[in-house]
Amino acid sequence: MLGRKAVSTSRGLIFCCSQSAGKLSLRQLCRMSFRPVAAVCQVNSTPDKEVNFAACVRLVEKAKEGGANMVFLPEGFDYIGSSQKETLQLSENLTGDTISRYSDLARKLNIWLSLGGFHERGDDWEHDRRIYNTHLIINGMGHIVSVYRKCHLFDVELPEKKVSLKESAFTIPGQSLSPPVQTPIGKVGLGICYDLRFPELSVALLRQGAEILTYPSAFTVATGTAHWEVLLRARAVETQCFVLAAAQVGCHHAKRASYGHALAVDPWGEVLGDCGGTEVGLTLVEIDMDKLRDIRRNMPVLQHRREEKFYYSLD
Ligand SMILES: O=C(O)CNC(=O)[C@H](CS)NC(=O)CCC(=O)C(=O)O
Repeated sequence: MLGRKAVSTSRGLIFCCSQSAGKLSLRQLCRMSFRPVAAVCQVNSTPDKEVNFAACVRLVEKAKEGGANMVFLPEGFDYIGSSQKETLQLSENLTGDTISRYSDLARKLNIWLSLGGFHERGDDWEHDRRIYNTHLIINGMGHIVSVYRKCHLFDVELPEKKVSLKESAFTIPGQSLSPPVQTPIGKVGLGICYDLRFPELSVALLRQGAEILTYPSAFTVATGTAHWEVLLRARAVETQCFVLAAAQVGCHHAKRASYGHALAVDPWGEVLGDCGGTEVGLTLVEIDMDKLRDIRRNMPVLQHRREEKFYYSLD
């Protein structure tokens, strides 16, 4: 049953902590009970891991109450550090306390989790003090079933927008894609945040069978305002996949804020849910695979692709 704070809007079903209660129509409830449901979350992480964990647990519990089969948390769900030193200090291994607690949570609630942008200590941590930016999927039994390490690192200077981040200073780039993983809501392909800007990654995941692309993110306010929704919708339209993008929102500490607008997009490019630009919360969306199949059958762009022609003609 959906929680009391669910509000029905033109852009999906959103739970927002500050919004007033509303009612769902019988039609919405019926539709949701037959198709799998994804919960796309919006979080405001700080450097305090305990506070962040408690906030994420509340969202996952709300998602479960709302009938979700799988919950998506954003990049930096574990924490957003206030300095490079702090970011590194707080990092853990996949066998550490944070992921163990999320495994327990998934098992307890029998729910799948997408944990995007976990700060994972690298293989050579003792020597180089570097981390991966890791997206993992945990199944309803609490087992890690997929791990993807962010390939495209955000080394960007936009002086006029006051954006200056050099992710590669402390992060090791991932070297490969992870094959899309079968989940209760469909076949999920994994990306992270800045990866969203590289359509070849999404097409590669599509070729490997993805039906749902996921980009857990912590977009800057400046780049999010300009590019976030148009990029997510473009990835959905060109791959004919659902695109689910959990997001960070608001101020994390004195020096950093994120754009928000955790988004769910269908394979036609329509926005199904949008968490807005200010509140922590989640949007519940049903995943209608019949719609995906119809779109792909009627406009078979994957069969029409001619990449090989372009690459050869460049030689
Ligand atoms: O640093 C952490 O703790 C978590 N990681 C991030 O926040 C990453 C790397 S700095 N952020 C992005 O990739 C923003 C991309 C973006 O904003 C864009 O593509 O426009």
